[in-house]
This record gives sequence, C-alpha cells and structure tokens, in this order.
Amino acid sequence: MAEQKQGWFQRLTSGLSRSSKAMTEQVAEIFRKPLDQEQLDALEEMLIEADLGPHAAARITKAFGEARFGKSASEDEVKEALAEAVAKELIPRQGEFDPLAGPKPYVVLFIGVNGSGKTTTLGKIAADLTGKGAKVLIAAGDTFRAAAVEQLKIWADRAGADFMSRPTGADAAGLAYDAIEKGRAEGYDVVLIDTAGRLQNKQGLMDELLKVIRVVKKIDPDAPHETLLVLDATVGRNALAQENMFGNQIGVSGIVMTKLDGTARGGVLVPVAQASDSPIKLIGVGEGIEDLQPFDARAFSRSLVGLEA
Ligand SMILES: Nc1nc2c(ncn2[C@@H]2O[C@H](COP(=O)(O)OP(=O)(O)OP(=O)(O)O)[C@@H](O)[C@H]2O)c(=O)[nH]1
Repeated sequence: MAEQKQGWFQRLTSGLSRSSKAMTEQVAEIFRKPLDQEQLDALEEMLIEADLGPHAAARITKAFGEARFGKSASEDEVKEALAEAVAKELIPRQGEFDPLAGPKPYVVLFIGVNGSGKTTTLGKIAADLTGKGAKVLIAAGDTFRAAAVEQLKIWADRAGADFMSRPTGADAAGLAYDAIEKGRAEGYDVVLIDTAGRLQNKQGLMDELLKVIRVVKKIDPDAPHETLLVLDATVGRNALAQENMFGNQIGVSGIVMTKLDGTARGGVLVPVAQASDSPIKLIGVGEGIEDLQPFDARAFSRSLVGLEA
C-alpha cells in the first residue's frame, strides 16, 4: 500500500512537472532578495500567468506579503508557503468519487466537449472498478460518432466491463434507459454512460443531455447519482467557459480535470474549482490507467509548485 501510494505521488509530481517547472524557475528568479513590493507584484503576475485566476492570485500574494515582507527565504521555504496558500484555496473544493459506496446500480453520466478526455476517463474508471471486483456496464451514449463507440468498446474490453451500444444516429436517451434497466435486472454495481460532446450546435447538445437525464430519472428519480464534467486542462481558461455552460444548463456533481500533464498552466484548476458549484473529484495526469487519480488538494498544491507530494 505504501509503495502504491508512493507511485501515485510520483505520477502526480511528474504529471505536473511542466507546470511546476515554470513556477520553480520564476520563484527562484523573484525571491533572490528580501521580499519587497516589486517582488510581490512579480509573484502576483506569475500566478496569473500560471492561470490561477486574478482573485486567487491576489489573495495568495496578500497572504504571502503579510507573512514574509522584508524577510529573505530559501527557495524551499518560498515553495512551502506557496503550496500552503494554494492548498488553502483548494481544500474546500475537493470532493470524493466513490461509486461503490452508493445505491446499486450506481449511475454515472460523463459529460464534456469532444476531446476533453471523457472516453478515456470513463475507461480508466471502469478498469479501476472491475479491478475492485465490481460488475460494470458501459453504455456508449455518443451515438453520433462511430469512432467514439469503437474507442469505448476497446476500453470496455480492456477493463472486462460489459458494453452496450446502438447504431449511429440512434436515440442516446433510449440507450441510457435500457442500460439502467439491464443494470437493475442483472445486478450491476455501476452503470457508466458516455454522452456526445458535440452536436450540430451547443443548444442541440444541451437538449440531448437534458433528455438523457429526464429519461434516466424515469427509471430511478435519484439517477444519475453522479454527473461528472470532464474538462481538458490544456484549453486553459476556456475550461472556465465550459464549466459555466455545463454547470448552469445541465447540473454537475463533480469535475474531472484531465491532461494536467500536457500543460504548464495546471494552475487553471484553481479558478475552475472556485467558479464551480461542484467539487473537483478526479484529475488526469497522463494517458495510462493509473494516471487518473482522486483529487487531493494538498498533494496537488505541493506538486504544482515543485515540492514532493
Ligand atoms: N496526456 C494526457 N492525455 C489524455 C489524458 N486524458 C485523456 N487523454 C487523451 O486525450 C485524447 C482525447 O481523449 P478522449 O477520451 O478520446 O476524449 P473524449 O472527450 O471522449 O473525446 P471523443 O472521444 O473525441 O468524444 C486521447 O488521445 C486521450 O488519450 C490525460 O490525463 N493526459
């Protein structure tokens, strides 16, 4: 277990290395002399550049100045203080994803734009759950793209999960309904439902998702038990606009932020976490199955500034 935990932290640290490298270089540059206003301004600018958002950047800089003005500090001390300040921003926004603790079948809906990592995230979750001995059913609700269905089937086979799909253009809500019914009749622990990420237009997509949810509720008024919004960190502050759109129109119970390994601006998780009504539950730091991790605000904050998690 200790070994597993260590591997997990190493993945997080290396996944966030592009972001932490950018920060480490600038921290070393800024904090060469005792802290003065000029350095504080540079710190605030650096945090904004790292996409932490103007509000968090201002709060962190203020706290930093109050504690350390006029003092010198080693690079590690500065990083420790920064990590703590970032963690303080994120700890209230940390949530847990535990589909095996809820009712059965536990229905999870995956939403997000195409390419955000929805299919991959669903696949990784499926593999984790079957690895724990759970009986998992996957429904390929992106019925508009044959390639998406095929990709999901590969993940289902790899995970040893059962799979349901329909011909291209079929009704996604109908598929979701059948999947939950099968889930109930055959004693599944979890039903994972993928959805389309792009239709003719945004409203068309929103209408489709709302229809899926409406139909799902006909079988189980408490379902979906979880609606996970998958956001790609590499799109930067665009992730905020996506959170806004899906959060307001569909309703989201948890956020998954993927591809944090593919950007130097992993700090964007901070404004997204703060703008959203729902907590961050999982993060993706690579393409492998092990690279999807529960969101741990403290470990994330330490890794982001280049400290051992
Ligand atoms: N580096 C990295 N790549 C990731 C991560 N998560 C997903 N990806 C990759 O991102 C690409 C898009 O992921 P998909 O899962 O296909 O995204 P989707 O939202 O389902 O999009 P469609 O399949 O196009 O509907 C794939 O090549 C994934 O391997 C991550 O955490 N890190």
